Amino acid sequence: MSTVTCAHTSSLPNITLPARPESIALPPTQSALIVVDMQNAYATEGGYLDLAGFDVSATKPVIAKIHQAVTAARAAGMQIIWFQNGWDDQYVEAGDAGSPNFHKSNALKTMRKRPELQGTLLSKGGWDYALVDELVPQAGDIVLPKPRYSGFFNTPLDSMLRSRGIRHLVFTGIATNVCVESTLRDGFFLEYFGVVLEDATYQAGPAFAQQAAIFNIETFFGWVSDTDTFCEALKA
Ligand SMILES: NC(=O)N/C=C\C(=O)O
Repeated sequence: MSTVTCAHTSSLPNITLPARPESIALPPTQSALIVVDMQNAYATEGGYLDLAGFDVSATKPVIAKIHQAVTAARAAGMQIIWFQNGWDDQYVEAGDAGSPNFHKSNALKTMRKRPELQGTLLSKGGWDYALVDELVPQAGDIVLPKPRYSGFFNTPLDSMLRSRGIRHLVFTGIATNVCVESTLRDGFFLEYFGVVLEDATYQAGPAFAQQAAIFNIETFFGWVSDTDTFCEALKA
């Protein structure tokens, strides 16, 4: 089976990651592992998604897979980037009624429906905004706040990646069908090669949302692999 290799990285020390629809070359020094929004909001009962009516009861194995992927990527010298989704405690960054985000964000909608929650969901500095206890950034990692679903929008992500020569993005985190897919798609348009580790992601919504996101990524925007395969490939 063929392997996709970026023409500009073919001379670098490389690993080949078995993936769908085909294997893809990943030079560790030109790759980043991105952990999308592993905050209490998205992965812990009592957080935003749970309060808004989404099922987060199956996120513990996903947290364990992310921990495994981060440990292996760090050992291989890959840059680790942690996204944190949210806004200032006055929600100025969230946008007012002139922003679609004001109308579509289920966090903002939940707080309008339940005013006693106002100021708690996805608010910088709060428990909901914090990363889950099991996942702790280390020195050398990048922690990147983002105000919208895509990590490329109104953040320095693109320049941080470019200045480090990074062209390959390995995605983990929640939610596959929202912030993971949004960022991977934007990366595709900016000429980044995006791979998602399927079992280190989880959807917001029914299981078909995960299947559809994975189908889209595999078919149109990137590649799909899993955590054990990624770790094995890095060891090799
Ligand atoms: N991190 C995400 O994928 N977020 C999804 C929904 C939201 O933030 O409202």
